[in-house]
Amino acid sequence: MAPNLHTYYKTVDSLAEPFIDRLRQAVAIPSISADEERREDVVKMGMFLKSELEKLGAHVEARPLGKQPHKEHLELPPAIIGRYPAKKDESKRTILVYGHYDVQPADLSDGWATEPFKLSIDDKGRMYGRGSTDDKGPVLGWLNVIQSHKEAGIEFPVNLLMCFEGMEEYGSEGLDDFIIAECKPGKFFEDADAVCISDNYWLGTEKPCLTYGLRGCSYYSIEISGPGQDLHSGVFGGTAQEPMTDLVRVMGSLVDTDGKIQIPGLYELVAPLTKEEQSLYKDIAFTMDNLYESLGSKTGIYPDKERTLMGRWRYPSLSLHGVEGAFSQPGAKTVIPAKVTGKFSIRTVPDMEPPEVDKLVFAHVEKAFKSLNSQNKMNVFLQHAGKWWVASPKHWNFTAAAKAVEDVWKVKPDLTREGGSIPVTLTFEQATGKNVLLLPMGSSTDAAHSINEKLDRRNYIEGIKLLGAYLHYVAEEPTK
Ligand SMILES: C[C@H](N)C(=O)N[C@@H](Cc1c[nH]cn1)C(=O)O
Ligand SMILES: [Zn+2]
Ligand SMILES: [Zn+2]
Repeated sequence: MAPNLHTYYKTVDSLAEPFIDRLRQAVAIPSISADEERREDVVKMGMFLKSELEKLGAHVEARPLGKQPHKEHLELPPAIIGRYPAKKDESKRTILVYGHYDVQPADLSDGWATEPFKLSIDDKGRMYGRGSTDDKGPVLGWLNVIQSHKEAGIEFPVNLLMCFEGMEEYGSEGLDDFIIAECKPGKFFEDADAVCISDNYWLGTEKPCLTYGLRGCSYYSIEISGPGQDLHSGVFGGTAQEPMTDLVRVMGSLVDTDGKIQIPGLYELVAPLTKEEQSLYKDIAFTMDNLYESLGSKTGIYPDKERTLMGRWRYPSLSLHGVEGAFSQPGAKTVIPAKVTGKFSIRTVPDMEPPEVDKLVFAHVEKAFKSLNSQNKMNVFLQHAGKWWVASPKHWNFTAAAKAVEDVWKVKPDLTREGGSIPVTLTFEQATGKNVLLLPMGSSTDAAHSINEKLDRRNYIEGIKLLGAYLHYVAEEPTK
């Protein structure tokens, strides 16, 4: 064990209640980046982080990122960047950590069992609340690592650079250019020796993992309009062409029940499966029961774990998310919506280039709409795109994290890829030229983006130990 870690772990345990209280305060701020009405709360959450970090003695700045593209009336929430200790120690490694302080939308009426913006802890230590696992718990994890070192009187093992953003759930708008600029000589992130991101999840509930790949995400809208206003279906049904009917048919042409994408040419962009890669899947600690537990049902597409993991990590998927402008309340309103906007996204994988994907998507949607012979108007456009990322886990950054996992969790971690997306991961890798590691805190049953999102108390507290231990092992690792 690295020196001082025993004392560090004991201190984390002794501070568990204040750390949970810090998470309670963070969850209470509804920092929903996709909701214009909540922009002040997103900024409030950024300022909460800034003030907590300042109290811990870090150097912190809230950097403006300008106006939101396509919504120029909105200011983007700031990037909260920090350095701890405030003065750099030239003899130590510098680790850059990233996380996001915005969250997905949530409302009690979506089916939550508890108020989404009030941390509710049950008798099994499950801490429910929007953002608990994605990504407020892990972000606060880094603050808690600093506090535990201070209170234990242990020297901080590295120079820690922090970058926390408030638009990740909306495609990390504005952050790429900022990161690229701040990695240049003389700028804030110039010294980073490696990068660590805690913003994904274990594959199951018992075995931790280190992650070396992510899928990308290209998010699209299809807008269909016709009548000048919403109409009475008794008066106009059978006399007017209906935008919603067209939209449902176009959206229905994108993907089948088994998840097979129907856009011609799309699978041709995907890198072929090699024998070497195929052999990796059987050793991963994942079972179909893990899938069913986190699905909350047995409605998986494949019966076996290998194909299921490939479906999540190395093949693209297309999901239909919703329809803006459509009637969605309980009851039986007999309306014909005048304009509807369908939303869907494609999770992209090596070697899919986003502009090529866009071309195929637009061509397919336009053809599908044309085939309807509708007089309505259709417009398809990309909302945002983030690229996939796959890196090498053969690096001291991963070795240090594996040692920390073994120390804290008494088990060797699995090496995994992730089906979700963290758009700036590739940007960090390219702008710093350094290795990037994903070191998750939460588990497969945390229900990120879903109702009843939670983080287990055990994952939070042991996760704080893990992040701190990782920094200690990073400090000890030889360069090669
Ligand atoms: C994995 C990460 N915690 C996450 O949830 N990422 C989002 C990012 C995203 C992409 N487009 C919009 N948001 C995700 O994978 O959906
Ligand atoms: Zn998320
Ligand atoms: Zn996240």
